[in-house]
This record gives sequence, structure tokens and C-alpha cells, in this order.
Amino acid sequence: MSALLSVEDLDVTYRRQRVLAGVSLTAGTGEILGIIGETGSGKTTLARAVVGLAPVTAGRIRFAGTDLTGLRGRALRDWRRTGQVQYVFQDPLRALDPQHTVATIVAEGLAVAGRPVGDRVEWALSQVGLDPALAGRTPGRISGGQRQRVLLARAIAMRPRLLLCDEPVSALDASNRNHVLRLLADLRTTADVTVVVISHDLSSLAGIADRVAVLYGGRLVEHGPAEEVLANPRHPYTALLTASAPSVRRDHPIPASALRRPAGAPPVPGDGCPYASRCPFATGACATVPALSTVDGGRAVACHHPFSLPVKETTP
Ligand SMILES: Nc1ncnc2c1ncn2[C@@H]1O[C@H](COP(=O)(O)OP(=O)(O)OP(=O)(O)O)[C@@H](O)[C@H]1O
Repeated sequence: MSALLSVEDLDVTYRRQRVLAGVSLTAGTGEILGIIGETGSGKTTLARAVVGLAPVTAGRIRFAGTDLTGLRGRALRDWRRTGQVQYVFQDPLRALDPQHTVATIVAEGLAVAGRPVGDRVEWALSQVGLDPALAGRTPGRISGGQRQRVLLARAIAMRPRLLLCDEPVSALDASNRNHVLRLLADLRTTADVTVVVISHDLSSLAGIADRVAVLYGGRLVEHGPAEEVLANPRHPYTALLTASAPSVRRDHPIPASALRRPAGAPPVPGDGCPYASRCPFATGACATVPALSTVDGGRAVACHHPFSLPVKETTP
């Protein structure tokens, strides 16, 4: 599968504070890439960097061969107008203008880009399973699940090739969550898009992502095919995530009791492994940043002591 999006050694720095360091990942054409990590790990910053909304201080972001980090001024404006990459914001209520109708909201990107609207609003609403009769309503008069779909409709009305969805289901109840997740999986065929889904909740990604990338403290700690990463995590932090998600956890290789550590905000990127202070397996080697190395086909992990063999859960 060819890479549509390629992020290479990316650093983002806010007010002299690095919040992403050396992040490299790809999203292949037509796949769903899940980005997982706890609050503050840098997921939103990564997505915002891809659409030019975060200060990239090193590295490259390429999309279909175009170096987005190199675009400036008019070239950047022209690129944005193409609408090829759409970022779907985290909070539908705040992202939708309460005064505007659904129809105006969905047509917004096209209008800003000076592109014809035609029947694009009806098309986008039907793609996300919304009744066209809702087009005249304002966001306050539709449900939370419908608002999330309106955000998606606004994005796909641009006919993007890549959708970046930031916590698309975190504000939804279980039944709406499943609907929206299924919708994202369907959109890659019906609307021909590649989807990046950001979530702090592993179980949301488990059923739909082809591959997952795990962020911790502004660094990528593991990535690879979703099935393999979730069934047999190699990084202690990924293991903790999977052990804490009962719907994902199967015959878990590492006893959850061996992984539990007091919670706390992840650190900003520094000189050592970002997970060292919480990792029960840390050694002196973890004072240096581990390189992201391939451990088996298509899987990479940044850890000085990655799990290599499944260790079965033992009953006391
Ligand atoms: N505009 C900003 N100015 C300064 N620091 C920022 C800014 N945006 C994010 N940060 C910092 O960058 C780090 C990563 O934040 P980010 O929002 O990307 O994390 P996240 O994993 O998406 O978390 P959440 O799930 O809460 O959205 C945090 O330490 C945050 O405080």
C-alpha cells in the first residue's frame, strides 16, 4: 500500500517547549490509521501540524508527494483551497456555529474555497446517513450524534483524500459511537477517503483501525498492524493500554498487575525514554531515547526492552 501521508521526524514546539519529538508515521491510501495516547500525549498537535495549524520546528510532512511543511504564502493558500486534507474537530458543539443551518455549515468549506456547492450538501448528508430534512436546522436543534455527523459531512463535502478525525466519538453514547465508527469505516469506500482517527480510547479504534500508532509524551512508542499491536503489544505502555481495555484484551501476554503505575500527566519530550518514570521495566539504558526499530514485519517499537515473547497471565 503506497503512503498517502508521510510524517518524518516531526518536531512541534510551542513557546520553546517541544511537545512532539521525532514522530514518524505513514497512512496508506485507503486505510484507517488509529492514533492512540492519553491526554497531553500530542495526538491533536500531530493532526493540527498536518493541516498547518501547529508550529513545526523540524521534520517533514508529505502528502501524495507534496512537502506540506515547505508550503508558504500563496502556495499554502492554494493547497488549502483544494480541501484534500480535512481536519474534523474534537468538539462538535464548539466547532459548529450555533446561528448557522446544517446546510450552511456543510457548504462552508466549499464557499470559503470559492468552489461550487451544487448538490454537494445533499450528497454529503446522505454519505453520513443524515436526513436531508435536517438541512434547515441549527446545531442546537439536532442530537449530539447528528452534530458529529454534520462535522463529518462538512469535511467530506470537500471531497478530501484524507480525513483527520479528532476524538470523533468521545462525546457520544455507546449506540451513536458505534454508528459513527461504522460510518468512518464505510466512508473510505463510499467517499474514497483515507481516515486517521485520533482517540484516547483503545476500544474505539480496535474494531476499525487497520494500523495503530501509539503516542506517549510527545513521542511515537509503537506502531503497526492493529490486530498485532493490540494482541501482542511490544511496548510496556501499549501493554498497559490493552490490559486496561477489557473489550480489546484477549489472552493478554502481560499481567496487568505488573504494569499498573500511578497515573500522571505524560512528560514533555526530554533526553530519555518518555515512559521511563512510569515503566516497571526501566533500567539505566532508558535514560537515552530509544530508537524506533522494526521488531517484526510492519511493526516498530521504541523501547530499550521491548517484550519479545508473550508471557501468559498467571493466576495467584
Ligand atoms: N496552543 C498550544 N500552546 C501551548 N501548548 C500547547 C498548545 N496546544 C497543545 N499544547 C501542549 O501540547 C501537549 C500536547 O497536547 P495535545 O492537545 O496535542 O495532546 P492530546 O494527546 O491531543 O490530548 P487531548 O486528548 O487532551 O486532546 C500538551 O502538553 C499541551 O499542553
